[in-house]
Amino acid sequence: MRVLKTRIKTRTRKVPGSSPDRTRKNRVLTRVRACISLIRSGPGQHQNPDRTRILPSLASRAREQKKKRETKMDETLFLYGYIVFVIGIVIILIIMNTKKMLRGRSTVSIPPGSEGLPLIGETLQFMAAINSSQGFYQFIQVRHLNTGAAKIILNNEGENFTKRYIKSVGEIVGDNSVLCASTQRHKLIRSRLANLFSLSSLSIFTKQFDQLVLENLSDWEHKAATVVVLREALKVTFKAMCKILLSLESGKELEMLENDVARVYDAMLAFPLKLPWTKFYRGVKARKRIMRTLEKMINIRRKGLETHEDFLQCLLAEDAVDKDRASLSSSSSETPKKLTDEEIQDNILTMIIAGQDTTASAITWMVKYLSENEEVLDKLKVVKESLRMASIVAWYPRLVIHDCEIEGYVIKAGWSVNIDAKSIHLDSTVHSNPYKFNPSRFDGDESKPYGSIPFSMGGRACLGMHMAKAMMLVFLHRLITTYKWEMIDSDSSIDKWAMFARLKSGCPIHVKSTNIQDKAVAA
Ligand code: HEM
Repeated sequence: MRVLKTRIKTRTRKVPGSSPDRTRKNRVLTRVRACISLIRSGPGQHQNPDRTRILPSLASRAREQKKKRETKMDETLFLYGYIVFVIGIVIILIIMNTKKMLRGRSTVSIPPGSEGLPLIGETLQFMAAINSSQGFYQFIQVRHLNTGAAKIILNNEGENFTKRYIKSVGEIVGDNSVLCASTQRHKLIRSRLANLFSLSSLSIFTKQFDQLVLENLSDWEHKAATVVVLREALKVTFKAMCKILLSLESGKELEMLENDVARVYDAMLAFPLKLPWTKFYRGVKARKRIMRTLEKMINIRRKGLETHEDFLQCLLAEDAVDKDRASLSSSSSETPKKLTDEEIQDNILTMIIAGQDTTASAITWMVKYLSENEEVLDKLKVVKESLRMASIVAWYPRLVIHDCEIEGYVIKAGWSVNIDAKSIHLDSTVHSNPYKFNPSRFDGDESKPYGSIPFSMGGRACLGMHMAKAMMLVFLHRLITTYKWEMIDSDSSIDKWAMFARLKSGCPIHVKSTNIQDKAVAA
């Protein structure tokens, strides 16, 4: 309307021979009004002859004006759009800049390294490392943070971090295993299992283990020329685990279990392909057979047909206590926090695997280090030093639950982080001369907190730590007091497909009876 009014004034001034007389002005105004009404009511609706005369010129002018108005509107819209776009860009730039500035100020950045290719990440590099002479450790060695980060992560279970194994491990040990259960369920399972490792059960176990070692060592001298320590240690630790967990001491069931556990162990690092000829498939089948055997045992004990003094009985007894508690407090809507049969089964298998292979590997390394360092034979600290140098469990995998910041680096939710225990154990800033087997390093103040973490720390630390140390010491004691030995293959290569750091050679030795042996056997 403002545009039209301006035009009215202009036109009034331009009428030829006009005087500023009111009548003429009124006439012009009338025409213009007519024009406005014409525009409003649309063409061809007005019959007034006076109007008809002026219509063509006014109508075209109105069209022109409409066009101009529309163009103007288009221009305005475009201008507004442009302004909004520019403001948007400016806001994004400001946000990005602020983030950079904040990052710059707190010196927080993503840890160096690469996320690898989409979907497969760095799997190819990992496989290449496994096939190299140094094993998968070569892969992690270049991707580790320092000891400070390890301390923070290990003490943060369930908050920013939780444990996570690769899928194949989960499928083999079972979703209900203490290694793979959800953070919430892990707490309950861990507390139930921890009850089994009391001092009294440890002392019973140590006696049982001692007897098994004596029996095993007694025929070493009559064996073929060499004794492969790893092979023998695996036999003893397996028997020890089956006895303390299930009271299984001999027979076909024990033999079958031994073969199946070996298959399960082999499948843990295998490619998760379920085809009849693959290691993984054989492992899955073996796991099923083990589960069936355990289920049968549980049923027999639940029916009261058998009772034993072992870990399985303790787990079932706790279960019964929970049922009683639940029936006493009938008002409570809380469901009894007992372990399900599946949880008991998965965790019995987990403890056999966690206890047998790790300890047998540790014993083997200990014998090797001692063979190479005879001067330290009398030191009991050899256990700690062997564990530091061997790093049986080389890395501890964790899943990041929430974004957090560690040592100036941003750690994003969903990432996998690994505590690289082996790097910490062999870090020259933590241990002087780290590749030297020196049990005396733990004598004085040299040891730094979190410098030696062979059993991990925090909410996921090894439950069988004392049991493992006891087994290593008993084995060492009996070996030293029974035989003199000589190592016949000093190769330190690691079995690349083993879940835990195993000596590839198995540490073959020649043994010779000492006089002390006779006293020991007589005792
Ligand atoms: C020398 C022998 C052993 C070594 C070096 C060892 C080492 C470890 C380490 C490092 C962890 C924790 C890994 C992590 O933080 O991600 C662990 C967990 C565990 N270990 Fe051992 N272990 C040994 C023997 C045993 C024995 C004898 C048992 C019991 C039968 C056992 C049972 C367990 C269990 C149940 C867990 C899981 C704890 C959890 O996730 O809450 N370990 N072990």
